[in-house]
Amino acid sequence: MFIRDQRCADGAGARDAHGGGVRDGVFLYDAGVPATYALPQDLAAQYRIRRYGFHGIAHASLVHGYATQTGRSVDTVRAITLHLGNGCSAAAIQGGRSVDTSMGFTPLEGLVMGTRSGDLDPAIVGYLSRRERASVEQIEQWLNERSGLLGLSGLSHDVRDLLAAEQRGEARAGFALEVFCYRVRKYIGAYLAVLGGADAVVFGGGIGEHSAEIRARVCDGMAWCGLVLDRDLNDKTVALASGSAARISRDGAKADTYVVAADEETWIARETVRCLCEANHHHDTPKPGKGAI
Ligand SMILES: Nc1ncnc2c1ncn2[C@@H]1O[C@H](COP(=O)(O)OP(=O)(O)O)[C@@H](O)[C@H]1O
Ligand SMILES: CC(=O)OP(=O)(O)O
Ligand SMILES: [Mg+2]
Repeated sequence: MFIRDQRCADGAGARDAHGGGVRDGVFLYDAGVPATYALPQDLAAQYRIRRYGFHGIAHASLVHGYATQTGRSVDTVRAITLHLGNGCSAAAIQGGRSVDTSMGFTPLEGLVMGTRSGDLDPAIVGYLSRRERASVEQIEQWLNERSGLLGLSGLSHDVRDLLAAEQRGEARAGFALEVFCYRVRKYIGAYLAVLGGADAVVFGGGIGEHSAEIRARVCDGMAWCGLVLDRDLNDKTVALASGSAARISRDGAKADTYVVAADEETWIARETVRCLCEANHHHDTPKPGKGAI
């Protein structure tokens, strides 16, 4: 199964496991242990409830950007990719392919996002519904649209606003950013265990590309696993040209840290061409038994 890149607020899209959109073959996210929820398996099978993952194009672009920049072949990459935009997700990459990713049945699972909560105890949905006499749909809307950085800060979903508010002394802005960075660090730790160590952490998305401050906070205290940023390289890497990549880790650090400015448009165009070529090829290939003259 593929890490998909379609917007999906309520899981309806996730139930259509083969929904449209550009998918990339190197980015297989297989059904199996990491994709499985510990639900009654008859229900899971009936409703195709599993972890699907999203942001496939973004993560694939980060892997390819890192591989190209460092002269590796993609299938040797063992890394953790962090797509930090309005929606945020992490992926564990083994042999250039995603073996786990933080978004699940819907894009609500995982990291703290601009307005989405990310991981929480599912019992909160029923509890809030009873206490607020609100429908489940209503609670889902709160989790998708009123939570995350916006809900935590009560100010904004945008990291730029929150950094500025923190500077002005707004404690809740600083707290929101702390929760955000803590969750990212937690996933890095989890994926290090999944991968048995990683050669690189790769940042992307609006926050990952532009905010040296957030990158520094995420990597703070991670020297134990080889993540050490070069302060100057990190500070100056805030406006990469689309499609380019830069190292921000200290020379000799045990793990690479890179920023990649994903060129999603080119990626989509390339994949579209590849799909069309494949479709054409199948079209031209005589079917068994039909025989060409
Ligand atoms: N210079 C910046 N400093 C800090 N955060 C930034 C900066 N520029 C963009 N961002 C963050 O990136 C987010 C948008 O990320 P982006 O990947 O462009 O969004 P989307 O997921 O909608 O494609 C903004 O909401 C903001 O939090
Ligand atoms: C998958 C998804 O919907 O994410 P985003 O909010 O980044 O578009
Ligand atoms: Mg984007």
